[in-house]
Amino acid sequence: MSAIVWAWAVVAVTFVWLGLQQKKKHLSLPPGPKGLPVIGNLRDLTLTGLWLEARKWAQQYGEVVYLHVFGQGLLFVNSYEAAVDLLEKRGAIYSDKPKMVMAGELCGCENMIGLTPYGDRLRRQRKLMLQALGQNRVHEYHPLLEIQTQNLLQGMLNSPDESQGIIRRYTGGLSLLIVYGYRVVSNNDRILEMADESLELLSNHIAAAGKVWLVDLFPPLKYVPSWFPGAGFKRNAAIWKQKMEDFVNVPYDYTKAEMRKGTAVPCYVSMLLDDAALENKEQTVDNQRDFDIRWTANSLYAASFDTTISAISHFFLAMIQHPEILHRAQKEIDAVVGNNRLPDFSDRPNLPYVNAIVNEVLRIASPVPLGLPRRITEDNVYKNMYIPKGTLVFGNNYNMARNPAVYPNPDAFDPERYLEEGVDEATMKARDPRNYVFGFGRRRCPGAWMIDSSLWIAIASMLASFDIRKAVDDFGNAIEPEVVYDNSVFTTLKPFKYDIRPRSAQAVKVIREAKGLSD
Ligand code: HEM
Repeated sequence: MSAIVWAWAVVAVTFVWLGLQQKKKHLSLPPGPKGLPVIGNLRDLTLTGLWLEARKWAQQYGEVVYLHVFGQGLLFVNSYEAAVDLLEKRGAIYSDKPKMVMAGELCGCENMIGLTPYGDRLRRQRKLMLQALGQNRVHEYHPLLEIQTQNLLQGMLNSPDESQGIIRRYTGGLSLLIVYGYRVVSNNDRILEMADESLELLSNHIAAAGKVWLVDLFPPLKYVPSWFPGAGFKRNAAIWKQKMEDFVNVPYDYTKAEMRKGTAVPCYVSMLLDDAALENKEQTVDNQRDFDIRWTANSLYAASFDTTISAISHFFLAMIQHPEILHRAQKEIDAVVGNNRLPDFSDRPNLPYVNAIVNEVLRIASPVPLGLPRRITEDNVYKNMYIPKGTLVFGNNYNMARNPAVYPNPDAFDPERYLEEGVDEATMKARDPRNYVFGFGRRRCPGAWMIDSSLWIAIASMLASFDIRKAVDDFGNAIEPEVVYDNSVFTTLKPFKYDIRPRSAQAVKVIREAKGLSD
């Protein structure tokens, strides 16, 4: 290209850039609730159930809503279309993560994938996760998922009153088995308890949505000595950091020790360590690969626990509230699977109503309702609204799941909406909650295929085997479940009572004869 053409190109780009700067000055921020001087919307943020507030703001202000806390902008992206426009199409500037001084630097979580900045390291690590859990690999885990589900059923059969604990053990056990090849065989398993405690700390204290640490707003506060009055956050951070380090290292070191002994169960970690050693002629794993496997493994475990618990507890809630849905699903399973065996993955295409229940569970639960926060790396203009660089961005999938234009009567649990006849193909496609509950673009959930399978087999098997009803009190009155969220990032529910019992003597026989995991 000649020098003149170059010069014209530079002038044109400069003009466009200057025009944009000029335009931005005249544009307003997206609408949102009015804040107070200095603290902004601090008082509008709630520690649990922020998504309920965010839905109200979406109804009042529209598809993008802007708030600020001490000048830190927060953008809620409320419609699917806006999320695709911003989080997917403009992924180059909407995929970064906030630098969280408290969670990252002080509590040692900076290498968790959900907090990893957008760049080469993230791309490398996401590639590893998708290599092991992507759409074309997930069927390899099906036998493991079936066995773990049989275990779940056996636990529920033996101790129906402890089913909530059994579900926690199933969920934690499933992830520990798939990620680390670690078998959980008792409710008070050491690693399971440690992971449980770390996750509670992480999502309700360290990185709670709706909680703003002053040190994140004023990073120099991190230099305040721990003994200084008001520096309790530093004392807590020191204790939490040790717990987080154990959470990352203990299960990983377990798998490596098992591999050295030659007794490791094939799993995410062993598979990737084996691949890495094979690639390297000296049969060792370099530090970078070791680091990547260690941290992706921890992130997979951390991200799968509360999300799965949320989905399963919403399934129970829906079944006790809608016995007619439970019975219709059981009828479908009886007709396709019969009552001499449990459902397996080969039955899935023939169980449309069960599939519709799984869709509706994902939609109603919206397990990560506001996504995980992103950070925009450049000033941006969207539909004539100015979004400043550094704004934290939340994909409000809870609101997308309740869009009345896509889901008539959106608060009702209604699997029928996925089976409705006479609805055009585009509308049916738009109703699939997988379009948004797993997030968007370059940070979309890498566990999406895994959970789709594990949730399906668990729900199909529980429907095939148990009746699930409201519990009754001492006077025989049905106890209405109280829906209370107990977490600030995930829609996990405070435990509620229900009555679960095998459907028949034949169901008991089938569960007892299933393989399960040997203790
Ligand atoms: C129903 C269950 C689940 C839901 C609804 C869900 C949803 C999400 C969402 C919304 C995000 C943020 C995506 C974004 O920023 O756009 C995410 C991230 C993530 N999820 Fe899931 N998830 C689920 C289960 C799982 C499971 C089972 C695993 C692991 C096996 C997993 C691993 C991850 C990881 C590692 C990230 C961080 C990705 C990154 O920052 O690049 N998730 N998930």
